[in-house]
Amino acid sequence: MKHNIESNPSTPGKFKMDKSSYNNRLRLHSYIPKLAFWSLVFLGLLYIFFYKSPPALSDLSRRSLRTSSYGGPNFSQKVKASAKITLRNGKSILVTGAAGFVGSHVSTALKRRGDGVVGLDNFNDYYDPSLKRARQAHLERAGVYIVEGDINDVVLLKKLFDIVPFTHVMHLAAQAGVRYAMVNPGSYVHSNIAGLVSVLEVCKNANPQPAIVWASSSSVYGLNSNVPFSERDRTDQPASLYAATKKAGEEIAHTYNHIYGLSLTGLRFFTVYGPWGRPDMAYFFFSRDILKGKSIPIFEAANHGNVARDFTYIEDIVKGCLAALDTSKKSTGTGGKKKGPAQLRVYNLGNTSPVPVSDLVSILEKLLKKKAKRLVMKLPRNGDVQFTHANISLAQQELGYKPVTDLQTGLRKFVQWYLSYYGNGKKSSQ
Ligand SMILES: O=C(O)[C@H]1O[C@H](OP(=O)(O)OP(=O)(O)OC[C@H]2O[C@@H](n3ccc(=O)[nH]c3=O)[C@H](O)[C@@H]2O)[C@H](O)[C@@H](O)[C@@H]1O
Repeated sequence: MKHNIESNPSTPGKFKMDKSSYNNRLRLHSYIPKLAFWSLVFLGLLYIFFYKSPPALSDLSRRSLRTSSYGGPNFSQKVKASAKITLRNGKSILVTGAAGFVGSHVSTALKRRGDGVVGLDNFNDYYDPSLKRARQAHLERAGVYIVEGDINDVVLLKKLFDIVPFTHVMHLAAQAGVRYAMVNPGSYVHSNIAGLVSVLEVCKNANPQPAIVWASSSSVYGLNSNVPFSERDRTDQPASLYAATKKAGEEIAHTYNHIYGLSLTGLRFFTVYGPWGRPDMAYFFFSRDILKGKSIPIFEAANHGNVARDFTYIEDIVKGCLAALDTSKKSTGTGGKKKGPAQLRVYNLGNTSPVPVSDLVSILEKLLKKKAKRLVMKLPRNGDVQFTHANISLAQQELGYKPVTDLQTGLRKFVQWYLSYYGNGKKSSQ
């Protein structure tokens, strides 16, 4: 094989200057447009790969890069105005996930009673972001500003603590939903584990350290069969990755309490529902599909056994959240160092009366005045557990928590909202 030694430098970085150099230059000129063309193709592919590809493990980290849009000349003023306390002995509270279902209700309630509230939300597209924008518009009218950014953005979190010395953090930002964990597992790790650690890192370094109340989940009980579920029961048998990340969150909370003296309260929510709810939840998309005349899959256990949930109304949950904030003690650390033991708590916030999913559908049929097309099927292996049932005596004793809304009443309020928001099925949720 003929080897052209002229085109190869004899030693790296050293070129022979001879008669072929002119030809080489000519060739180089003809290469430039080709080079430019292929570079553009390469950059185009990079763009498609990083911004347009389907969800993968790193999906939400990319989302966060795109959704952070804070700063600007009025940024600090807006944050400070939102954090203004009008109540004597009021708190200044950072609410993460403020454009979410529970976050928007809790933010409104806190602001209404005179606490200072700053929201944080990345407005991701797990479900229709226009619903999040509508909640944001409501909050803005109530005087709550939502900073647009991700909880993994530590620089942003520090900046917020520089502007406002928050006394409390209500950490509700999370990747929710049990079944979606099989579709996009990375988003659960990103928000529920990495995101929680980012929040706790910034809180531990803040001076003063805030007290933190955060959202755990009834799903941590997993395959536990003691009923009703008590905080003393085992939680080491999660049935979904979602549950596993919430359980991991509880262990991470223990660590930050132990090492840094952060005051931490985890709330295990039991299937929260109500107006302005989440479209990925069964009661919500069942309503939509009943109105559309579409069939709805109703899961049942082996031998036609019921699948049931301890559905808990949003207003009861909000009261529980506020009570958890009000009874939380101060963190004890400063400058990232623990000074003494700090409070570490976990509470069930449920309704204590599980309802089979088929009964939920019957209630919806009456309220929507339309028969559902029921498609009864075996509970798929998708992370769902057969039933949940909260023992709430600890929350009752220590938080004064007392749910008062039964499923019928709560769903009536939900359906009223749904019909006014989506206009009787004419405009519909996706
Ligand atoms: O309690 C909790 O901590 C959890 O409650 C809900 O999870 P889940 O109870 O599964 O709520 P839905 O997705 O609304 O499901 C409610 C019931 O309907 C059933 N279902 C769901 C979907 C479906 O197509 N058919 C069906 O029968 C489920 O198996 C479940 O029993 C939330 O989605 C979680 O984010 C939350 O953490």
